[in-house]
Amino acid sequence: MNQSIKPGDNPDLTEERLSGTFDTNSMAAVIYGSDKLAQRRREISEAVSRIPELQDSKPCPFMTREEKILEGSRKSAILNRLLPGLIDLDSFEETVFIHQEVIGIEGHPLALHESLFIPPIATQGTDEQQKKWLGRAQRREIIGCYAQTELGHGSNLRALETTATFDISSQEFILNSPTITSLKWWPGALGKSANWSIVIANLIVHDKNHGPHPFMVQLRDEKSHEPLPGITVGDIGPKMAFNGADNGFLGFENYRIPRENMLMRHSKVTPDGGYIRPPHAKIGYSGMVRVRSRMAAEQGLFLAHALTIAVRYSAIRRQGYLEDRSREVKVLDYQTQQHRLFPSIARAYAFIFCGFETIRLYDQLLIDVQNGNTSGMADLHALTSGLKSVVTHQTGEGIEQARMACGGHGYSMASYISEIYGVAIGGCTYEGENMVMLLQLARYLVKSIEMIQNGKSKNLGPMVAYLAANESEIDLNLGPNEYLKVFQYAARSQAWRATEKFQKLRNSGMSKEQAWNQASVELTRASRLHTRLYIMSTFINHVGSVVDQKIKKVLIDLLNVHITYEVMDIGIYVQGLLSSDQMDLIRNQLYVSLETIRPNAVSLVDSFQISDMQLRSVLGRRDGNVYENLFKWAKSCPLNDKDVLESVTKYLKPMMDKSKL
Ligand SMILES: CCCCCCCC/C=C\CCCCCCCCCCC/C=C/C(=O)SCCNC(=O)CCNC(=O)[C@H](O)C(C)(C)COP(=O)(O)OP(=O)(O)OC[C@H]1O[C@@H](n2cnc3c(N)ncnc32)[C@H](O)[C@@H]1OP(=O)(O)O
Ligand SMILES: Cc1cc2nc3c(=O)[nH]c(=O)nc-3n(C[C@H](O)[C@H](O)[C@H](O)COP(=O)(O)OP(=O)(O)OC[C@H]3O[C@@H](n4cnc5c(N)ncnc54)[C@H](O)[C@@H]3O)c2cc1C
Repeated sequence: MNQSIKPGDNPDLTEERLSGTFDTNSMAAVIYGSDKLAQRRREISEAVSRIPELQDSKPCPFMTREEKILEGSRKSAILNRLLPGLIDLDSFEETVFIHQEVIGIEGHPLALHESLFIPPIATQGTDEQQKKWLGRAQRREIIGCYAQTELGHGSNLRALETTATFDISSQEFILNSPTITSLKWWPGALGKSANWSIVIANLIVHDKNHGPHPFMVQLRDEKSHEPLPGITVGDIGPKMAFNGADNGFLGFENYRIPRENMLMRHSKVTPDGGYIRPPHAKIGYSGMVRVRSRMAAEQGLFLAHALTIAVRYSAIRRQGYLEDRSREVKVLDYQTQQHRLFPSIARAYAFIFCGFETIRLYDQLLIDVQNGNTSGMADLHALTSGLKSVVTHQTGEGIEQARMACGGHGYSMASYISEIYGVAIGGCTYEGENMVMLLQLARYLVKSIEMIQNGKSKNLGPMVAYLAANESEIDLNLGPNEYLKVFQYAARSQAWRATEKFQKLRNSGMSKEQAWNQASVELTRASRLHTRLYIMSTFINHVGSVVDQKIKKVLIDLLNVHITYEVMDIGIYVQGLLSSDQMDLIRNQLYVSLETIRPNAVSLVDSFQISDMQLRSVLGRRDGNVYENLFKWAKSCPLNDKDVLESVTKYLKPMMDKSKL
């Protein structure tokens, strides 16, 4: 049964919920990977709803940027006091969840503290360094951020300019920002809130540059919060979204930190100026891989937010007629609306399933690396590079479709979809700009094909083994695995096409870099198809592992939406494989699958179990009582505090009066 049904709800939504064929709590357990986590999310939402001081002081769209930062800080401080009684402090998921519930998605002063500041200390700091800083950070006696990107360079880490020069005589590193372009730029919470930072700077010992390394750097006085001498720091100004966060700039002028402040679990600088290399050249990049490994789940949830709003609203919005001219139809009954929304529901589920998988893979890699085995790093880097790029892009597309699916009201901030969009598409840029990351995956694909060309196919990892296969005929009556083969065909032919283009250009005498650049559009296409194949196969495997038969049935229906939509979407890449009759068959299967999933649409989004507080959307309210609340929301807009504004008395009225003369 749908657990969201309550008396007083909009009857159209109740009707939808009654038509659902499965238990939404059971589905939530599948979405969040365990009944325990799903249950904890509900309990935390419930507990938060009973604490008046944690409620929004007013709707976020009515707040200025300063008010958002103040509100985020106020709630962070209260949460810090209340957290021990509300969540399991060792659970990262519960910590992220409660902050999002209470503060929302627009960012807050501690957003990066948990995800980008503490993890590098925990994974790249020595035991002594962890003893010194980890407890303080966890107790929030200090607030941290992660300062890597510079005004002049973000994607190309080799060109970072900030230096940390070892001074043997004082046993200190001297930090400098030698140029305007070397100012750190963008780090979240740096602008006004953080007093410590992980700073990525070029390590220079005996005039030799060993490249970017992480340093633990105090930025502000712990008593006065004033910037320390030698530090220039401030906020970079308003952004497209995330305006509850104070992204900042940072410059150093001969700023000294002790030798012990370089994070030295992997690379080391000895007191006499010796440099000990890390076990893998890119181990310092592992904090980024960690964040990327979580992005599929985070983005899937952003998409889930937008879809919860759009699907619920589409069930109460009546517009136009089908057969019955006596009553307008729910817009959710239009095939175009279903085609706009249902494939995105399937993607949101698929992204979350993939996200749990990459989080698990990262956790395993972390254990391996701590035991000295770095062999899995390249695979996970390639996978998460592609996944963050495809998922963020498709999430952005899905959220924008959800907005348009809400018509005019979707454009109002009362829907909150534009804010979700702004926040989510930040992910196309942060943690590695999407094109740049697709090209990282492409390197891996090209190398894999070169292995096949060199007769070493058996050395290929399981994720790229399909590149060596030779599929030329498909029987489409067999279900998901046949669709997977279609996708493998598309990904494989594009990967070979792109590689051969690159090789041909090389063979024509072009430099490696130029040939790569001229093949790069084809290479990024190969990366996208490879990643979409991974998403599809993870979705199929995940559904296959579900035990509850009612849940499995609806997930198979959702999977059918996914596989038929995805194959139609890549039609151009499978022209050599599928006949036009087969394409027509798939198209029809897609339309049938939209109808099949229709009665469960509301229950599928209800299963994300995103509370009204977290959703912050008038259109997406659980009870579906949208119109009266839209009117209330508009009346509460600060512009309506007075009937006659100064803009009128000062300018418009005199203008009109003058025109009358
Ligand atoms: C349990 C689930 C619940 C989760 C959900 C919770 C629910 C709550 C939901 C929502 C929560 C909401 C929370 C949202 C919060 C959002 C907060 C937003 C915060 C945003 C924070 C942003 C931070 C940042 O952006 S930090 C800065 C990031 N910067 C970058 O990413 C820079 C990108 N550039 C690079 O990484 C590198 O420059 C590069 C990789 C592109 C190139 O590096 P380079 O050294 O030049 O290397 P290259 O020559 O290209 O390659 C050489 C070889 O090295 C290999 N390689 C590269 N990197 C790695 C690596 N990391 N690991 C392994 N190997 C690597 C590369 O492949 C080459 O190999 P080859 O063999 O030679 O080909
Ligand atoms: C919301 C948000 C939060 C952020 N938070 C942080 C933070 O906490 N800490 C931090 O350190 N940074 C942070 N950043 C910065 C972020 O990591 C960088 O903006 C990102 O890595 C992209 O780098 P860039 O801005 O230099 O883009 P650029 O590299 O300048 O990209 C511009 C264009 O050039 C293209 N391009 C660049 N290189 C190549 C290439 N080799 N081949 C092909 N095309 C290329 C890109 O595809 C893009 O189209 C944040 C950014 C945002 C938007």
